[in-house]
Amino acid sequence: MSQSTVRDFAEKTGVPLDRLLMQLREAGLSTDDPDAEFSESEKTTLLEHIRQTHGQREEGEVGTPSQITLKRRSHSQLKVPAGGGEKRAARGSRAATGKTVNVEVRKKRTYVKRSVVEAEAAEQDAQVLERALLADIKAAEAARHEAEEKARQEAEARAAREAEAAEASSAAEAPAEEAPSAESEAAASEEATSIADLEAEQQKADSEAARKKEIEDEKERKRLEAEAKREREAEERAARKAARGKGKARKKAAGGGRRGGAAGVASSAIQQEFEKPTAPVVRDVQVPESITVGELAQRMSVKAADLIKEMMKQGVMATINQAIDQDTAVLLVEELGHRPHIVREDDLEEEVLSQATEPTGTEAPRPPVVTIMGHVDHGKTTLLDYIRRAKVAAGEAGGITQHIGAYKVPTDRGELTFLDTPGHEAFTAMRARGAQVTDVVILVVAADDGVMPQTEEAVKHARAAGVPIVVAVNKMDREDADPDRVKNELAAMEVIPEEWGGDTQFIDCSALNGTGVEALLEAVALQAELLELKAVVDCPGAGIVVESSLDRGRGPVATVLVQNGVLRQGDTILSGTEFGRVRALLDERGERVKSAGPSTPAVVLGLSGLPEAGDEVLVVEDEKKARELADHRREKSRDKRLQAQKAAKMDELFSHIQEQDVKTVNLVIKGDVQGSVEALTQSLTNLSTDEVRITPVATGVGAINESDVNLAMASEALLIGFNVRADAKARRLAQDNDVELHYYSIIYDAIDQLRNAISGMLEPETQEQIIGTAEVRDVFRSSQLGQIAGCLVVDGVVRRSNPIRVLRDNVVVFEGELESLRRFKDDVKEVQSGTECGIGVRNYNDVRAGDQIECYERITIERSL
Ligand SMILES: Nc1nc2c(ncn2[C@@H]2O[C@H](COP(=O)(O)OP(=O)(O)OP(=O)(O)O)[C@@H](O)[C@H]2O)c(=O)[nH]1
Repeated sequence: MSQSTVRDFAEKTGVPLDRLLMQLREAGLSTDDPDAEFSESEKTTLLEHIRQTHGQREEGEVGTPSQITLKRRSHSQLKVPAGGGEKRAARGSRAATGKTVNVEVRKKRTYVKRSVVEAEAAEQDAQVLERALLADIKAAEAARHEAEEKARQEAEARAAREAEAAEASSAAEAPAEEAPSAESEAAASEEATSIADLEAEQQKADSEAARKKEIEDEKERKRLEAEAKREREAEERAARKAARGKGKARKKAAGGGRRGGAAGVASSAIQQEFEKPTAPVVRDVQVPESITVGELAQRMSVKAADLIKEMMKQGVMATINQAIDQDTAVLLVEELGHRPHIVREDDLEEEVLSQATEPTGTEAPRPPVVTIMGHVDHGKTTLLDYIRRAKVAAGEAGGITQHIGAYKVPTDRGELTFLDTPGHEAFTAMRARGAQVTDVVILVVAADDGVMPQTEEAVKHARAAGVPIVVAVNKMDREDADPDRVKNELAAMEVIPEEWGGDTQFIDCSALNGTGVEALLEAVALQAELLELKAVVDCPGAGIVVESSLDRGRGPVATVLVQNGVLRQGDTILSGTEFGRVRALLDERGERVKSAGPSTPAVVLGLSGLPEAGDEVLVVEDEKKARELADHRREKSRDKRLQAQKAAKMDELFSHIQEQDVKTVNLVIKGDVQGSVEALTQSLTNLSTDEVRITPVATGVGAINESDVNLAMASEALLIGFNVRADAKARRLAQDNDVELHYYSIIYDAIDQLRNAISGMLEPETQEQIIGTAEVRDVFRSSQLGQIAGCLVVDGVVRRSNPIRVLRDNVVVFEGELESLRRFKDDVKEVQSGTECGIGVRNYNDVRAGDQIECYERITIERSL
């Protein structure tokens, strides 16, 4: 614009006046006065200059870095705990150190050149100027163009006026028309100015926004940096704290501290602690009759290992799968602070047995059951045989009776039932099973032998069972029979004869020829009368198994002594672990009978297996119940057997530890009937001593078979057959393997022989025996023999070959042997009592007068039981 000055232009565009002046100077327009007119041509020159310089600078700037960016990396290591909690701290140093984290910090700084900044500002200003100048120039051009157009139009109009030679009136219009043109020019100029102003304002706003944005960016960068720094510091603090915590944790772990000191974020986040209950948990524990250690531990919610430890404390060694009995289990449950509840598995048993334990109904007198006892060879078997022969088998074809373990004998005073197993072994074996069947004991004492050890034992057993005794003074036919001696000796044991004011009947008899046997039976019957024995007759039959055996043709056969009620053919019976329907009932003559009442022995056919002597026999209502109960009992007995076996093994273990050289004799015992097998087993087991243990590894009824021989070989057992023999195969096997077969038909033979065998196993004893003593009278020295003691043998004999001891005031001062033994000048082998001699003691030169020299010998004595 022609009228505008440099200052005006600077103000309009917002470019600093200095910069505008400098630009003008650079463009070669030496204008120092800002108020001078800023002409159109000057604007064009300046625009061209700006355009030129702008392009030049861009080209010149290539390759020259306008800014420098610096990147810095720093590495450091940060130690953090692997995780919180005492466990880790306590686990050891490795776990307690946690892990090391490598930290890389990256810093990036960008530095911009000051000249560049200034150049940028100039550039911006130049751009602003460029745009403003362009606008100005354009506006000026437009105005000029318009003015030229108007001038041309005026000239045309003037020429037309002149040409038409019209009146001067039209000439007056020309200045009127000039005014509007001048006005429009001014308007156009004004319009151009406003656009440039707007553009300049826009530029200004843009640069302002850019600057603001820069400031904002800077602020943001600083904020981020500050934040990063804060984080870094926090991490470092945490690491330092963790390091301190670890130290503490280590200390605590070493001192049994409960909590680890692993502090920090991780630790606090993963703190899962078991909270110890404030009061112990008391559990109700169901304890069945047999339970394994593992199962019991589970029921108490304790570790099996802890329970086993507790058991060891109580002195019980057990494995996790071992079954323990109810009492032990209850004890352990209580010991561990819980409440045991005994589980009764015998409800069925009780239900079925209640009628047997307390039979109710009409009572009737019953015959007594008699057992014959006495010392070995005093005539028990002979007496039983005689009675059976005379009383039972008399009149039978061939006089043969069946051996069924018991028989009934008629007397003038009523019937007597004899148990056909002599000796107190069977009696006690039965009693051990809780079966008290005997009402009267006949104690057989040989008149020529008197009271013997087993006579005494029999008295004790009878007393313990509360059973009255009738004494049979046997072998009265013998010349040396001395019944008074028997009376005396028994009286000493408080078995007082009636004639001496006591209550025991003594009957003199001879089992061999039968003298007095009738009187004996009478006496027994009388004794029984006093007992007023009664039995319930109208209840289900119940009794006791006297013996059992397996019959090839008939299967399991059991002799049952009925105690209450009546046992009938067709009854369903339960006996121990066996059950069955009574297929047939036989009496002692082998004859079939329909029923058997109280105190009557009967052979029962039809049982599922072999019951044991002493087992109860019970008639039950239905077979299903019988089978159920039998199964249940079988299971229980197996459990108990397992327990017993394991206990035995444990015992062995302990005894081996305690007494290294304990010897064990294993036995395999087979017998004809259950009663004798039991009696023999018990008698032989009783021979066990502290040094020798006798263990029956297997017992059974029937012939010795191959498996018995194999078992005997495997367990290095003695194979014993009582009234049975080995079958052909077993014999061959035994022969091939050099297995000895021991057959017996008399229990006491077996006992004696085993006792002798055991005696052979005992270590022989060494004893010392003093054979002579010499008194030292004087001591002198010989150049050849050294010190010689002049002695007098005061007792026994002194032998040169025997060891000696030197005693001073009855105290042994030396133990050794003789160097020399002399009488006068001669060497002798021995010197008898009352003789003087010279004794040289080997390796001892301090024998003094008054000492005693004792000569002794060592003897080995075989031991016996
Ligand atoms: N003289 C005579 N001998 C008898 C009498 N009773 C038994 N004996 C004999 O004594 C021996 C032993 O008789 P047993 O009946 O076997 O004696 P035990 O008491 O049964 O013997 P164990 O069965 O070994 O317990 C036999 O030789 C019998 O013959 C008797 O009254 N008089």
